[in-house]
Amino acid sequence: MSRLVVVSNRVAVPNQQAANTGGLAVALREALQANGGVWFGWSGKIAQRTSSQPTLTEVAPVTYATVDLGRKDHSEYYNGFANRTLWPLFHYRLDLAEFPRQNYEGYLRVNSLFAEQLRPLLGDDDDIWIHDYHMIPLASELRRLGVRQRIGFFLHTPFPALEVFLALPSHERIARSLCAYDVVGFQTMNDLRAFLDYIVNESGGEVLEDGLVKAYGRTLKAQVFPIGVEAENLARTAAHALKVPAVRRFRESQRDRAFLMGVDRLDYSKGIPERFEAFQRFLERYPAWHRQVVMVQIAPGSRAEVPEYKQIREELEARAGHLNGAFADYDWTPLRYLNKGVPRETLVGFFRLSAAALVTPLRDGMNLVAKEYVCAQSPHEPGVLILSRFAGAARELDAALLVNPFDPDGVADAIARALNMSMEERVERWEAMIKPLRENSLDAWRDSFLKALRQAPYAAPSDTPGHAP
Ligand SMILES: O=P(O)(O)OC[C@H]1O[C@H](O[C@H]2O[C@H](CO)[C@@H](O)[C@H](O)[C@H]2O)[C@H](O)[C@@H](O)[C@@H]1O
Ligand SMILES: O=c1ccn([C@@H]2O[C@H](COP(=O)(O)OP(=O)(O)O)[C@@H](O)[C@H]2O)c(=O)[nH]1
Repeated sequence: MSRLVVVSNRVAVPNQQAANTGGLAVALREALQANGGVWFGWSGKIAQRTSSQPTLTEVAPVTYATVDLGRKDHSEYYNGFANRTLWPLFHYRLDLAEFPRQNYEGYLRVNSLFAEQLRPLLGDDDDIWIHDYHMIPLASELRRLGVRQRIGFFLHTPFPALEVFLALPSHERIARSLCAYDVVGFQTMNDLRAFLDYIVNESGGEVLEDGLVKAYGRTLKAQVFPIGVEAENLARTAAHALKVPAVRRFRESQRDRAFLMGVDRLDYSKGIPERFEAFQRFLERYPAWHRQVVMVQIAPGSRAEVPEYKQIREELEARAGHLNGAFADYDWTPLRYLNKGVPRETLVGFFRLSAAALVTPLRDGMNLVAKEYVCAQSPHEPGVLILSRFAGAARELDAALLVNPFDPDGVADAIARALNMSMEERVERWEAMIKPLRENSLDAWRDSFLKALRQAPYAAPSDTPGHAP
C-alpha cells in the first residue's frame, strides 16, 4: 500500500505544547495512528526566521516534519490571511474579514515555501492529503515543482455561499487552486453545493456525473466526507471516567445540581456570548431552576494575537461577571467559566456527568465536541444535546434538540425542555444519534477519502479517447 503524507498547518507532535489544539489535530493524530506515514506542517513555534528545512521527529509509526515560522510569515500567513481573511469569510463574518494585499502575498509565500520543503520528502508512490484553508494553494505549488502524485484536499471549515465567497478579492485564484487537487472533500452537502455553485456560475466549469468537476483545464472529484470520531473508544473512556481524579472532583462539586456543559475554543464562530445570553434568559424566565442548575463553560484561548480573539475574551469575562453578579447567591454560582483547556479524557467524564450540552456555534464546519458528547453518554441515562442548526454536525445529529443560536429565547426554551425531558425521550434521541456516529467513525472518514483519492486521476467522459463530443 502507498505511504500516506498528511499536511496541515497544525501538527500534533506527541508531548509538545500545541499538540491538542482543536478538532483537526485531534482527528488527524488518530487517523494517522493506524498505518503511519508522514505529517508535515507548522511546528506551532514562532522563531526569528522561518526554518530553511523541516525538523524530523520519529514517533513510530509517524514521522513528523515541522517548520518553525518567522514572525513576518506567522503574522501574514497564519494570523493574517488564514485567520483574518479566510476564517471570518468562510464563517459568514464578512463584517470581520480584512483583505490587505500584504497578507495574501504572505499566504502565497508560505505555501510556496512549504511546497519546496515538502518536495524532497515525497516518494513516487505517496498519497498526499492536504488539510484546510491555510493550505489551499499547496497543490498548485507542488505541481509547479513537478509533483505528479495524487493530491487530495479536505476543508474542515464551511465553504461559503457564492455571494459571500465573491467578496474575496482573490476568489478566482483560490478556486483555481482548489481545482489543482484530484479530490476535494467537504464536511456537508451545503459546503459542496456552495463550491459547485461557484464552479458552474463563475469559473465557466461543469459539474458532471459521479461528483466529477471539470474546471480550469482539469477534472477532479468533489465529494462530502463528514469527519467522524472514535465512538467506541470515547464510550469506553467515559464509562471509566470516574478513575480520573479531576472527574471525581467535578462530581463532588456537583452535589445534586444539573450541569449544562459548553466546550469550545475561544472563537467568535462558536457563539459563546450568545449562549451566555440564552442562559441568562433561561434564568430570568424559569426561576424554579435557580440553585438547581449550573452552566460549565470551558473555553481555552485560541489565536490570541488576532484582535477579534482578544476582544471576545474580554467580552466573555465581562458577561460572565455580569451574569453571576445578577444571579449568584452565597451558595450558588450559576456560571462557571474556565478560560483554559482540559484533557479530552477528562472532558468525556464531564460530559458523562452532565444533564445537557450546549453546542451552539453561529457557524461551524463540523464540531467534534457535539459528536464526542453523544459518544460519552450512558446508554441508559443519556444527557441531552442542544445543537445549533448551523454546525455541520447537525446534518447527522438531527435527533438533537436543534436550535437557532441567534435566538436566545429559543435556546432558553430548549434548555428548559432538555432539563424536563423524560428518560424515554432522552434514550430515544440518543439511540438515533449514536447510530450514525458508530457507522461514520473516524476510520471510515479516512478510508473513504483515501479510497476516492486512490482512484485518481479522474477523467471526464469527454477526455477519454474515442468519445464523440
Ligand atoms: O489550529 P488553530 O488555529 O488553533 O485552530 C484549531 C482548528 O480549528 C478549526 O477546526 C475545524 O476542524 C474540526 C475537525 O474537522 C471541525 O470539527 C471544526 O468545525 C473546524 O472548525 C480549523 O479548521 C483547524 O484548521 C484548526 O486546526
Ligand atoms: O479544553 C478542551 C477543549 C477542546 N478539546 C478538544 O478539541 C476538539 C475541538 O474540536 P471541534 O471540532 O469541536 O472544534 P474546533 O476547535 O476544531 O473548531 C475536540 O476534540 C475537543 O474534545 C480538548 O481536548 N480540550
